Amino acid sequence: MQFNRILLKLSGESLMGDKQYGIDEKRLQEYAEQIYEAAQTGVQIGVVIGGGNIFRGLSGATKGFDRVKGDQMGMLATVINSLALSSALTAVGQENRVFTAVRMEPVGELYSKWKAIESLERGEIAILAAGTGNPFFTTDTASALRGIEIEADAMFKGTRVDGVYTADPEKDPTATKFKTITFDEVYNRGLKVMDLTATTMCKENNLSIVVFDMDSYGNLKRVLEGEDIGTLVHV
Ligand SMILES: Nc1ncnc2c1ncn2[C@@H]1O[C@H](COP(=O)(O)OP(=O)(O)O)[C@@H](O)[C@H]1O
Ligand SMILES: O=c1ccn([C@@H]2O[C@H](COP(=O)(O)OP(=O)(O)O)[C@@H](O)[C@H]2O)c(=O)[nH]1
Repeated sequence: MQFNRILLKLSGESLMGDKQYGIDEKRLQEYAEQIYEAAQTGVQIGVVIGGGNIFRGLSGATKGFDRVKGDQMGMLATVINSLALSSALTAVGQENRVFTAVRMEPVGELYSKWKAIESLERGEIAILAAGTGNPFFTTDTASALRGIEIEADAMFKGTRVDGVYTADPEKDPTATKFKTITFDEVYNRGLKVMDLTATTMCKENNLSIVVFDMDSYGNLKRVLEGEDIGTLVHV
């Protein structure tokens, strides 16, 4: 598969590295370098980053936070991570721009499909912050939505597992990895690698997903070069 434009989803939780909370500078730097190296090959990259290293609406709700306010806090957490990534990309010499799903200039420009595509075509990394702008969604769903909008060839889900397994590999050591799997099989087997809203959006709009381990340095470029290291989820 040839990739000209991708939507890269980075997990907020992975950004913690070995820390218990917040941003690990080393991990952030590694992400920025990997994105820079991948962009050097000419591929256009839109990035959605999660916020789980700072705040998740659902876990806030279990502690008594109003769910909508908690989700808004989660979306702001993705903005914090996006600004951190923007700063790290600039430091390695990679042009980039932050777009936000809700208006908050001068922190970032209000997102629109056309402005984001214009930015990508200029060779910038377009960082798409604040999720979908709506509560009750996740950044996986935001990635599916933005990936479809910017007409990406695929969504790259960079995570801490190296693909889709027959069961959660963090809980079941006998689980085995798929090289490829269809969306229907993901449903039928009840696999929880992404939430169902995100999976359904990708399926209905024919956006394939590559699930791969982003925390091993160089993997982003390897996947782009066609190395078979993750799992391809397709229609
Ligand atoms: N069948 C499966 N294959 C791979 N990972 C799975 C599966 N079921 C559950 N998981 C879990 O899904 C998670 C995917 O990571 P990620 O989306 O980055 O997590 P989060 O968005 O919750 O931070 C991992 O924690 C992994 O253990
Ligand atoms: O469109 C969105 C995207 C995210 N969020 C909130 O932002 C938090 C952080 O995102 P996520 O949990 O997806 O981050 P990750 O798991 O990748 O760290 C979520 O828990 C939600 O509370 C939201 O309300 N709407």
